[in-house]
Amino acid sequence: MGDLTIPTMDDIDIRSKKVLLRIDINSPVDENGKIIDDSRIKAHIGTIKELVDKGNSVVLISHQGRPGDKDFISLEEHAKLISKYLDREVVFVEDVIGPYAREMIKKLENNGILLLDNIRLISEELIEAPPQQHVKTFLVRKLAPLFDVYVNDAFATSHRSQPSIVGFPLALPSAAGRVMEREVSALARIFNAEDTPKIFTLGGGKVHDTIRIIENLVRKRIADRILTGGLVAELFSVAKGINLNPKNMEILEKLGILSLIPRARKLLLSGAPIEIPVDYKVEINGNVMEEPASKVTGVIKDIGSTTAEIYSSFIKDAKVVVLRGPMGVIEDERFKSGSKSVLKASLEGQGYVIIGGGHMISALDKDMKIDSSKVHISTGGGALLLFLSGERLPALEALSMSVVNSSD
Ligand SMILES: Nc1ncnc2c1ncn2[C@@H]1O[C@H](COP(=O)(O)OP(=O)(O)OP(=O)(O)O)[C@@H](O)[C@H]1O
Ligand SMILES: O=C(O)[C@H](O)COP(=O)(O)O
Repeated sequence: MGDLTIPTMDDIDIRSKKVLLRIDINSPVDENGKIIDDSRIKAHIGTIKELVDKGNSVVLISHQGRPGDKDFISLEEHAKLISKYLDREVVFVEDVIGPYAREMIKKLENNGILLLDNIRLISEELIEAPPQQHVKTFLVRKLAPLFDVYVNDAFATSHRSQPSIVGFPLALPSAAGRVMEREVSALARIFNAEDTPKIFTLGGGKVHDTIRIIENLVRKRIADRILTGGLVAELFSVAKGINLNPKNMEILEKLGILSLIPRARKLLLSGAPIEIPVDYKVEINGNVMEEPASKVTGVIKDIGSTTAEIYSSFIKDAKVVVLRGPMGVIEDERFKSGSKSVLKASLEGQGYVIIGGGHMISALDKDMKIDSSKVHISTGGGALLLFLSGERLPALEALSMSVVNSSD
């Protein structure tokens, strides 16, 4: 896989084997725990199908949420959806490493598929530690001896150094699955020095994460231009000395964003290529208005139309465009236009486009024409950003340590 030296499913003897397949089907759920977006589930169907078609028996593992969170639920509904999209039986096992799960794995015949329950039911899975430590966990020691091969297809979890991600590659012949392979090779492209200018369009609400990414992008001179939207834009506007009025300042303060002002100022003063909106779409007493950034009186909900036009013209000239985090509060149709404009400009431009994060992807209209040869829609959120900012992903490091073809 390029110069990353990660074994793929083509580099490993993977016929008629018992395969442990790590996927990321961590999905958004509603207040009743029902899955509301199954795109991560659909993404893995190709890898599962390929493994089953090659006569392997496949045991799937994934996490869903984190203990204590509302979305920390069992994988029963996920099993039904995988079965529906594969059009074959997927047996859900209400256990992870106990005697019942191990018995089911031992009994599994060729072409059979099991989905074990939420891997984060095992507390070890929440611990971040190096592969050498995780290979000694109960989780890895109980499961690894039951398998011939480990395949990691969970790109969206590749920024976590957890046992199911980094432990197994040291215990079993291992390879990246097709989703992982596709993500890494597409994303590795943007580090190609020849592909300039590179434009990062960064919005949304995870401002603490995003400023860290921006610091990396600037320090490593990866981004030629950073177009800000969402709460990220508000932070940089305030850092530049623009008065966004007390209502918006109060929101930023409540979210702990104002504490980031010194870091944002340092970036701006260093000459970082960070663009901020010249106008905003705001809400005033339930009405939508456009206001210049220097004279905002309402609550900021989206970038304004002049900003969308300027951003779009930059985007159209780019060789690589990365979009992550919406330009506005896209849950409300009235504040979707900024995100739609930058998406449209990206898809119409000549450059290679990478779109990540659940919200930006959900802003894609069905009628927007997507040329798959130049558009990559990533399954990753945090993992995507970390990869793009040049940080090493523990999953890839661990896979590169595994012994290719040691099953021969
Ligand atoms: N101006 C704004 N004020 C308040 N919230 C905003 C604003 N602009 C965007 N948001 C909110 O940001 C949220 C999305 O941000 P987030 O950083 O989670 O993006 P994402 O692409 O979904 O990332 P991931 O998939 O990694 O979670 C949305 O709920 C949206 O309403
Ligand atoms: O959604 C994600 O980013 C991955 O599934 C990882 O989940 P986590 O942030 O709970 O570790």
